Amino acid sequence: MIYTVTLNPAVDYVIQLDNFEQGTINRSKFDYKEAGGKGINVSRVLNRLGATSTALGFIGGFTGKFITDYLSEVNIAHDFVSLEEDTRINVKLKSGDEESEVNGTSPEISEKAYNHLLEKLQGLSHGDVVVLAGSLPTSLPQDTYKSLVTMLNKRGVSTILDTSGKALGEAIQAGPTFIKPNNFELAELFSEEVKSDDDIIRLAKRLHEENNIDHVLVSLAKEGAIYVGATGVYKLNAPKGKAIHSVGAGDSSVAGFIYKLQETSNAEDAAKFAVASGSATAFSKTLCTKEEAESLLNDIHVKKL
Ligand SMILES: Nc1ncnc2c1ncn2[C@@H]1O[C@H](COP(=O)(O)OP(=O)(O)O)[C@@H](O)[C@H]1O
Ligand SMILES: O=P(O)(O)OC[C@H]1O[C@](O)(COP(=O)(O)O)[C@@H](O)[C@@H]1O
Repeated sequence: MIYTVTLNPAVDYVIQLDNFEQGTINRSKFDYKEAGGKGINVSRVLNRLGATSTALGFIGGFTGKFITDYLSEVNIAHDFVSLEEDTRINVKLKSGDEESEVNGTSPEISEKAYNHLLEKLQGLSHGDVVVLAGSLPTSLPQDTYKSLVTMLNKRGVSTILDTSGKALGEAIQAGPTFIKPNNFELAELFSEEVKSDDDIIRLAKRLHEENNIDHVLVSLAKEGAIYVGATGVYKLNAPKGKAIHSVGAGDSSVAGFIYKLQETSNAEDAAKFAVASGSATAFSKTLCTKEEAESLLNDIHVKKL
């Protein structure tokens, strides 16, 4: 069974304007709200691809209800720990072709709430897959993902990690099964400038070999992705197209990779499907459908390096 864990979910409030002007009243051309946060997006894309998952994490208030109502409506199982405080709202402002984001602050996570989540995860075992994705609520320590990965690894659970900054730096020490940093997150992780494919491959190989991470997929937005794993190093182009809404593209890549790896056990196919899913989301108004992802597969070429 696949579980996604979103410790810091969000209602994404997407606003489109022709031209945002600071210091004055702007009126949106259109706006909408979506159930967001990285793990929740992974569950949503898995659902669109035809795979079942259960969404876990912390949820609270009217914003939390918006998310759980939506998940129930689209038949995604969920078992969140309830909080009193509202789940945050993240603003995604699109002005012309430019995208800016303001991600809200997290509610406080009490020790009781954290232990409640821990109990749910402690019940998992070999064969289960857990996706740990997104930022950490500020009240949780930076090594939270590290301790969760350590605990899950001991139980034989596969761990997929998509986070950034210190939380990522700590968690890679526990050797998750799969990580998907983008090139900026990779550079930050090693405090190095990443200027070329060779830089990416060198650093991704270190993660694979020194940190014992089976699959390292470095996403490169419109440049595609680079994969490093036991079967080799692959460079994948992204298909050409008009990017409409790239929020959730990275989460779609994670979902696409997990979905295809479970289906074929082939890392090259999984990396290709990850790029197809990410790009299909970037090219559409919301998260991709299976048909949209599949329609891009012929435009993605995998180069073995
Ligand atoms: N402008 C774009 N054109 C085509 N594909 C894109 C574009 N932006 C993102 N993607 C696709 O989405 C994937 C993840 O995007 P990326 O921006 O690297 O992730 P993140 O959202 O985690 O930063 C890329 O590997 C690519 O397949
Ligand atoms: O937890 P963080 O790092 O603040 O990110 C949360 C945001 O990331 C998203 O999951 C989108 O992520 P990606 O664009 O990286 O796929 C949004 O839904 C959400 O608002």
